[in-house]
Amino acid sequence: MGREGGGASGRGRCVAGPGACRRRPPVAGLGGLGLWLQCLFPQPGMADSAQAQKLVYLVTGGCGFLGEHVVRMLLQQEPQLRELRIFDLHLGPWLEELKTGPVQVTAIQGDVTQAHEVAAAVAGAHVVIHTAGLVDVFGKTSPETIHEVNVQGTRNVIEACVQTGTRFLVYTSSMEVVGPNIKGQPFYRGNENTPYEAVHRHPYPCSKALAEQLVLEANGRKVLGGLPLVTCALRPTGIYGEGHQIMRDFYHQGLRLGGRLFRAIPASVEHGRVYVGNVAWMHVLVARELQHRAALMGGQVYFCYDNSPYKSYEDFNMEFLGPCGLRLVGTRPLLPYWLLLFLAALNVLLQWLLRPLLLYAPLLNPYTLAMANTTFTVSTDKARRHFGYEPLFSWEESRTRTIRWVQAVEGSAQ
Ligand SMILES: NC(=O)c1ccc[n+]([C@@H]2O[C@H](COP(=O)([O-])OP(=O)(O)OC[C@H]3O[C@@H](n4cnc5c(N)ncnc54)[C@H](O)[C@@H]3O)[C@@H](O)[C@H]2O)c1
Ligand SMILES: C[C@@H](CO)CCC[C@@H](C)[C@H]1CC[C@H]2[C@@H]3[C@H](O)C=C4C[C@@H](O)CC[C@]4(C)[C@H]3CC[C@]12C
Repeated sequence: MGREGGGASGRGRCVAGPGACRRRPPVAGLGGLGLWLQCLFPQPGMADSAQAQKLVYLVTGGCGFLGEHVVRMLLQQEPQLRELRIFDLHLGPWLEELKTGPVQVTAIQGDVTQAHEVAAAVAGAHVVIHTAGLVDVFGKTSPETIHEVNVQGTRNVIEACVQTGTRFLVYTSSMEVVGPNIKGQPFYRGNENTPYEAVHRHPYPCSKALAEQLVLEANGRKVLGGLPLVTCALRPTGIYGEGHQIMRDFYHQGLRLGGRLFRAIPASVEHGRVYVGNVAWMHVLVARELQHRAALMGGQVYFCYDNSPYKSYEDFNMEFLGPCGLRLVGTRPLLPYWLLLFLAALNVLLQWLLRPLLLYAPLLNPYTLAMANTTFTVSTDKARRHFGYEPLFSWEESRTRTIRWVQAVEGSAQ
């Protein structure tokens, strides 16, 4: 993991800014003369438009928090797209509105743990973006189910690519495959090569690490037809933005507490965060460039982050919740760490005792407390060097969009 594949390929393709690869509008207002002129003097985009709209993409987990942003970003930013398949256990009603556009949108209700369902969805796709997963650090799901969905589900996606001849696979991994580790060692502005003792015990990071390994090991396997599979993995830090359930939970908790949240984590602990739009953009870019830079990018991992400021988890959330009327009380944690740890352990006990009656899954448990209390931030230019990644949304824009969304959540809650 974290190995580099040599220098940049220098193929001179459009990799950089978002505007560079937007769909081009048709030449308007010239009628038949316009068409004739276009044939004689093709527009810069016309050479590609002969081959445009030829690719079939599949997004697993396309109705999740990140998946929806990936789906919308592909429709906006991928001119080569002919068909977009969205595979998810639960399909969202918003998919209907996408079906009226120029790209064929195919919604597939399915389960990644069912190999035959995955194979049917993958057959004929050129690129698979595998974001489906069970994200659970609160004990809502059993470790076995997390493993089944995240590890076996990923194995099924890989085998489906091999059996049906799909050559490009992008996997949404997580910063958690590296850390924070169980020893609470800080990872400060680290990159893909920074040495760190990645030791996992919790089922979620264990499953993500195993799945990532499967994806990277699959790079180079021969798919149906004899060509090699090209894979890579993106490791987002903590994602925020429109649709972020945990942000919604914090917001509602603050409202219940009379517009206040109480500081539990020292402000000095830095936690890496990335805007969902930029994570989606990186997926689109990596999927596109993987097809042209297989030798450089195949089998690689990339941390996925942007220019969001390095702050503690709570201070960062206040960037959005503050303008929505919440206040973070205290400049230091109001409860000592040992007491928080005690409460976290108590929550585990309560979860276990109440399990036969109800699902008790609070935000605070020993694992989330350890995560929130350990500095884990990344700083790397590997994605820029390998495939020209620059964040599409500035921090100001990401912040404004997220605040607007929280305000809309507030509006709909009233
Ligand atoms: N949220 C974060 O901060 C974060 C950070 C790093 C990585 N990730 C990774 O990004 C991916 C997406 O996470 P998210 O936050 O959008 O989660 P999410 O729960 O919102 O989305 C996951 C999607 O996968 C689908 N899914 C779950 N089990 C499935 C199954 N058996 N078959 C088919 N679909 C299934 C869900 O229905 C959901 O739509 C995950 O792989 C996660 O590990 C998330
Ligand atoms: C002690 C509480 C007092 O306010 C704060 C608890 C905060 C935790 C609920 C969150 C702190 C760090 C978060 C995780 C992190 O951002 C990265 C993640 C990786 C990703 O793959 C899935 C989500 C998550 C595990 C994320 C979950 C919530 C936190 C543990």
